[in-house]
Amino acid sequence: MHSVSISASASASAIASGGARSKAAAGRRPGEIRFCGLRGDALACGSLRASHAAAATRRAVLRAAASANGAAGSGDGFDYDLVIIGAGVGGHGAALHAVEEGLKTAIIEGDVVGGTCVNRGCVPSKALLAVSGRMRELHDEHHMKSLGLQVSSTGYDRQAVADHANNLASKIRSNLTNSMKAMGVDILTGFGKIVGKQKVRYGKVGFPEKEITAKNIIIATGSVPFVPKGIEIDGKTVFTSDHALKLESVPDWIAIVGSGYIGLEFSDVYTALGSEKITPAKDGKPVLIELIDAKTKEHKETLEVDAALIATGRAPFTNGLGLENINVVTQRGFIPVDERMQVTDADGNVVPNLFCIGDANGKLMLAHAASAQGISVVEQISGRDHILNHLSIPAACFTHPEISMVGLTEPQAREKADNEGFEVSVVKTSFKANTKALAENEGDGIAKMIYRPDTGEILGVHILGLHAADLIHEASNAIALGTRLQELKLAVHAHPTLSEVLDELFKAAKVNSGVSHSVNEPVAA
Ligand SMILES: Cc1cc2nc3c(=O)[nH]c(=O)nc-3n(C[C@H](O)[C@H](O)[C@H](O)COP(=O)(O)OP(=O)(O)OC[C@H]3O[C@@H](n4cnc5c(N)ncnc54)[C@H](O)[C@@H]3O)c2cc1C
Ligand SMILES: NC(=O)c1ccc[n+]([C@@H]2O[C@H](COP(=O)([O-])OP(=O)(O)OC[C@H]3O[C@@H](n4cnc5c(N)ncnc54)[C@H](O)[C@@H]3O)[C@@H](O)[C@H]2O)c1
Repeated sequence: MHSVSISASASASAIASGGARSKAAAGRRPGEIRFCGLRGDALACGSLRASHAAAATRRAVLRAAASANGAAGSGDGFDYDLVIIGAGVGGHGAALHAVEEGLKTAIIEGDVVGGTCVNRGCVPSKALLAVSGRMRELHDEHHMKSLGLQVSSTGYDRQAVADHANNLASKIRSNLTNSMKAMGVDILTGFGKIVGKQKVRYGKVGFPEKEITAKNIIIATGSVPFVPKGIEIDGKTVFTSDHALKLESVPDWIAIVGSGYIGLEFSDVYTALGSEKITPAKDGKPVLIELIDAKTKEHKETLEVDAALIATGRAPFTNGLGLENINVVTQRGFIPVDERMQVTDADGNVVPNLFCIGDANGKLMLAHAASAQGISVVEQISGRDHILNHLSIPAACFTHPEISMVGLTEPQAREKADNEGFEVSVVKTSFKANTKALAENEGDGIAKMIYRPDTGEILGVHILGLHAADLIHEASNAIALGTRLQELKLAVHAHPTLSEVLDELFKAAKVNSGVSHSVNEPVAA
């Protein structure tokens, strides 16, 4: 099976048009508190004795109780300490941390809790990729034979695969909702709008709007698919990831326009489920794609396919937020923020008590980045200054094999080194040298680390191979915490594990002798 996606960076732009237009108290001991919280995508529930509860958790429980009793106000004359507009992963992460910090918190959601990631993004796409990974493996006769396995036939039930993705999204959505309810976050329904300083109005169409005041406001309104001009989306033959995740069909011939994260991940899904590599067809396929040179605008080729997935990026969802009421002007729709996620106005000044996190600020359109930015904001409004180091945030593409990265690429590191006057070194290793990968018959993989030999600072790590998305965290945590290679070299990794791929990199690095083992200043963003 093959997959090709069309990329503007490969000097082509595409125009597509569709032809077929188409809590139980039971068993609780006296003084025991039951709690639920979301960590990652999973709802973690447990219990603790009040007398032993950590201070932060105790504050959260008290906040929940106060909220349940209808206690009003933030204590500063505002209705809330914090109001968050948008209950995606960014808003959710901020809300949970805020209640942990004892802040009276409300979250306003205009559609469904969970936003893009849970309902139309990370969660359903990873469910589909879990299926495509298994299909790919079962189809790989050579791989199976080398493990001594025989597979006589494989197949899949499209609707059952689609149900798996949909059911997972529903489950995670209710986990998110329940975790916020359990922690005492007020979930308000309707479209939110800023009507003045520290003032938000929200409501559903056809119902009277309500106005609330908040000491601090976080905008976390996310993004929607970006569709280039000239492309007509019908949701059946020309569609975006919003439609594709429902897996209503698996077209024989599909063109994926855009070879970013979504293009690559959907190539993986579709090819594993039987779609082909696009080639020009002349049998009256319903979708026409014109390949146009991005620079010269010269027409190169026309493709005819059954369907086209438009995966050409995402646009911020910031219309109708009332930003004009507070002198904020968006930049290509993104809300301008400083390094603390504080919104800046048209004159470049910080708007007090107003923050924007996640896809809507465009800094890094990843779920965990949105959540981390939200937590960083809550740290600040709780009185602890905090700047998130975006270079320590890992990213992963969940293809087979996976791709992951953190920090700088080699060209970026070399440019920085030239500007700042330091040396850069690079080490690489192969999964072929890793026992666990070989036991899995998955030796096709590489890892690369870019670092400073003078200080032992990691500048970037890039991994392509089995479980690369999980492996990257040792490097991202080292960057976040400022751990240097001279310390990491001495860390012990269990054998045989894939984590030894990282161990190889750390041990292969040559840090100048004389550099202390205890250098541990955090790396600047
Ligand atoms: C197909 C796909 C796969 C992805 N896979 C991954 C992945 O594997 N890993 C990863 O890290 N990222 C992934 N992403 C990106 C990730 O989904 C986003 O980065 C993340 O959802 C951004 O979170 P957010 O909270 O900023 O916004 P969103 O998740 O978009 O949430 C914003 C919420 O705000 C609500 N809202 C908007 N305006 C208003 C308003 N005025 N009033 C009230 N509510 C409002 C919306 O209804 C929505 O619920 C994927 C994205 C897509 C499309
Ligand atoms: N695993 C993950 O973390 C994951 C998965 C999916 C999405 N996401 C997030 O969602 C966002 C959106 O994903 P995406 O893949 O749509 O965007 P993207 O920005 O990653 O890639 C879009 C690609 O489309 C190309 N393109 C744009 N216009 C084009 C045109 N007219 N013709 C041909 N190519 C064109 C661009 O050059 C680019 O390569 C990403 O920024 C990413 O942060 C993350």
